Amino acid sequence: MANIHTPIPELKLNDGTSIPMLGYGTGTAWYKSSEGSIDRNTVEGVKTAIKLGYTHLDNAEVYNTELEMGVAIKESKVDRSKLFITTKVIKNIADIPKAIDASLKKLQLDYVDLYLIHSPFFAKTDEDFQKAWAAMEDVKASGKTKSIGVSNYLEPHLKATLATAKVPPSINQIEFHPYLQHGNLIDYHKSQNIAVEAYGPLTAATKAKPGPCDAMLASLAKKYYVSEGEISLRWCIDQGIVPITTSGKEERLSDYLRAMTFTMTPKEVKNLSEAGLEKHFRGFWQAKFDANDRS
Ligand SMILES: NC(=O)C1=CN([C@@H]2O[C@H](COP(=O)(O)OP(=O)(O)OC[C@H]3O[C@@H](n4cnc5c(N)ncnc54)[C@H](O)[C@@H]3O)[C@@H](O)[C@H]2O)C=CC1
Ligand SMILES: O=CCc1c[nH]c2ccccc12
Repeated sequence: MANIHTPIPELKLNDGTSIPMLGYGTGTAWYKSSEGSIDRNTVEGVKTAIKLGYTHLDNAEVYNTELEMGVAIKESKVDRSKLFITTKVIKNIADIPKAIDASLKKLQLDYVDLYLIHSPFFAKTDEDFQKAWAAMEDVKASGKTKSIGVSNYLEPHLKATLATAKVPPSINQIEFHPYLQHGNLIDYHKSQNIAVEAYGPLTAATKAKPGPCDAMLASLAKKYYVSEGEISLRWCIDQGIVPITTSGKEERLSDYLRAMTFTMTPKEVKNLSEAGLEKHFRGFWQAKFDANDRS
């Protein structure tokens, strides 16, 4: 198991705040289909992550795990200022001020570090993006979130938002792994100084196997004495992209932290990227992206 004191590097955002470059999510392994009563397994999962040294916790109103995260934070007795908490809005996108208040209440927090619009599929027009974004700017001005951003946005959605934004999005959280590199989208983020978070970062090493990255993932894992999962995380971090992972297994969560103990060479990052281009795999939101394809 990795050393719990291995520091997690931070990435500076365009609003002057910083985000830890590895996040722990409660949307997949821990997702609940309805709010219901508090799931102690989820509480213990989040507490384990905090105990191991994860300070960046990712949530969303639709995961129905905000109550559990709130309890876990309280029971962990960790200093709030040491944590970086994200949540997202989509179900209550029509009333963002009410949505953030509901999330903060469940999380038992006065503020989150990052508040995201969970997906672009609520919007029919550019004005819809702009209206929602103005409400996000108001949430930031109220102090209920330090930073604001979006998730699953493609270039047209970002352009519509930026056209009237007073505060640009700090981050776009997208599915990102060697089999989903999004063409020029990452370069567009760089040009606009918008950071990228990667969900599903382990996909090439887990659910998209077999694939053209298999041999390279195996040989890099051997070279760095880590698992293919940690290579997948490092491949993101070495490109300045913040991976959000998860697991219900303490050992796996501990092992992921080994991704902080080495760096891949630029050539290794490039080779893995090139191998990944030989396959396309999207694990989330496929039907929505298909239905909203304007190309
Ligand atoms: N904004 C969005 O639309 C989305 C955000 N997310 C966020 O990202 C977080 C992480 O997303 P994931 O796709 O779960 O990330 P991930 O790609 O890191 O996968 C983690 C999963 O892989 C499993 N795993 C790890 N090693 C494995 C192995 N050797 N063999 C088989 N399975 C293995 C883990 O147990 C865990 O369930 C979510 O919890 C959520 O917070 C996730 C999906 C969509
Ligand atoms: O965030 C993306 C994946 C996810 C997990 N649970 C839900 C519920 C509703 C929308 C998206 C998701």
